[in-house]
Amino acid sequence: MATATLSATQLLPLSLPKPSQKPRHANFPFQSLNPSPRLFSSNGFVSNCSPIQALLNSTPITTEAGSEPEPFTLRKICQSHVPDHVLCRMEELGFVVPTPVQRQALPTLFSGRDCILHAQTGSGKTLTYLLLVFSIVNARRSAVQALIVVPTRELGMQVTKVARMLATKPMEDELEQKSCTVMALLDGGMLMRHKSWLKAEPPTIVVATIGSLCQMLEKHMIKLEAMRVLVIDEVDFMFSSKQVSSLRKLLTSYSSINTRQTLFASASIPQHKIFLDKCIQQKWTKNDAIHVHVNPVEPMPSCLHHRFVICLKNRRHETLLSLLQSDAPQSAIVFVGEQSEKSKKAGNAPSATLLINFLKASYEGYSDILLLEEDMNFNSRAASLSEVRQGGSYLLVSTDIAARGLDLPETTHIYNYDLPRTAIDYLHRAGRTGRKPFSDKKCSVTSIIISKERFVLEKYENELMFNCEELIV
Ligand SMILES: Nc1ncnc2c1ncn2[C@@H]1O[C@H](COP(=O)(O)OP(=O)(O)OP(=O)(O)O)[C@@H](O)[C@H]1O
Repeated sequence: MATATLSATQLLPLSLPKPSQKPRHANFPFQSLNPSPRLFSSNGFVSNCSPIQALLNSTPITTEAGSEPEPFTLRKICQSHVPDHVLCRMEELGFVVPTPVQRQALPTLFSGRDCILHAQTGSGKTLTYLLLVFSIVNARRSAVQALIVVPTRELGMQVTKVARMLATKPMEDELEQKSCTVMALLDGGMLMRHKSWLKAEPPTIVVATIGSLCQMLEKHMIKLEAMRVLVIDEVDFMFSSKQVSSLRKLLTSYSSINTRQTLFASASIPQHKIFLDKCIQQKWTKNDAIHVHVNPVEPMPSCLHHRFVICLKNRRHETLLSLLQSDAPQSAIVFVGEQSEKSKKAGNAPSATLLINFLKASYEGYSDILLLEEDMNFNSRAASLSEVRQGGSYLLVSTDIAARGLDLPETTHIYNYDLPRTAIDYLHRAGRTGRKPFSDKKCSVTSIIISKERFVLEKYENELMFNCEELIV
């Protein structure tokens, strides 16, 4: 079966640089010995000029002979596909220069091909698929035409917010023709209200978690026949979750629609060639589906500085405290492992709660330290996130629920209080920082480990091709 992979190296003339291999060394007190940061763009240029300038300078669009080349902008890529009012909103929101993934994927997506979008965390995949969605849907049709499936309520709220911001029209245009409506159909929501909405006037775009979506499909409140585009975000996570059978069912039902376009997105797609073949074989995508893989030799953003500290098992709290006191981060996330069923049954407090209590008692760097974990109810989870988004400075203690897709661009420091279970989990946790596409500001990811975990971290380093620097506390 013929499958295609489109990678940065095929698209652009220069080969990609290998990720910089930093020397391993001990360093105290927590300072980086890195040389001044340089920008590695996906086309292999190493630049010292401003990141946005570098992108505007590189590969301009050629115009008629003799005239000045025009800068390469998102508007240029999208203008004959995406409605002008969406492009204006996009620019008002500050999205002017395309990120490498937007630049590479959008022309292919606008040609109607199905796609597996595989690019680093924080690289702008959300805007990429939303621009595709806006290029396809028609606000005048009274039907759900686009479906975006996400793994968590939190990610769903975030995607809905960006979609609504892009859809908003100026008042005078709104009177002439209504804008696209976006429904968040997410676990923990009020399904009765959604039902009434769907009956009265179907939204153009639905952002859904799979559980809530299946309920609406079963009740025939949403019909796949009118659907023009389906996006599955964090696709590898969705396929490894408990809801995989519902997801397969959705994909199989959707495969019978003729006018469909399908997009799968993630920063990690293990065995992507096999996955692409499977998608074609199962008819989840059309035969000419393409794998757009941006920067395949560097799975994580180059602005991340990875560090680790070895400590005794019973000294994790104090080690984290020393790190926080030394780094004094403005905005940070501390990841803790989920509490085991055994520990829950034994009536133990979750380690996240114990850690928060410790930090509140001994660290004065933040007025409030926030918690986000699966066992909290949806309202408390929303309250934590909204506080984090409002405050200029935050310390969020979270389980892996915050590890996928969540966009808190001000986060500069990640701490793995517990080592993530897999290299892929490491990649997504680390990817909650370094989320400003055109900034080369260094952000750090620090893992607190006990000595026998060192080989696990080394395994992650090999798998994800990065170097971790040891800090001595
Ligand atoms: N063209 C652009 N110009 C400036 N900022 C951008 C652009 N595209 C996206 N961004 C910003 O980059 C950040 C990361 O984007 P996004 O959340 O889409 O990343 P992602 O690739 O989906 O990451 P993840 O794999 O972690 O979900 C967001 O804050 C977004 O607003």
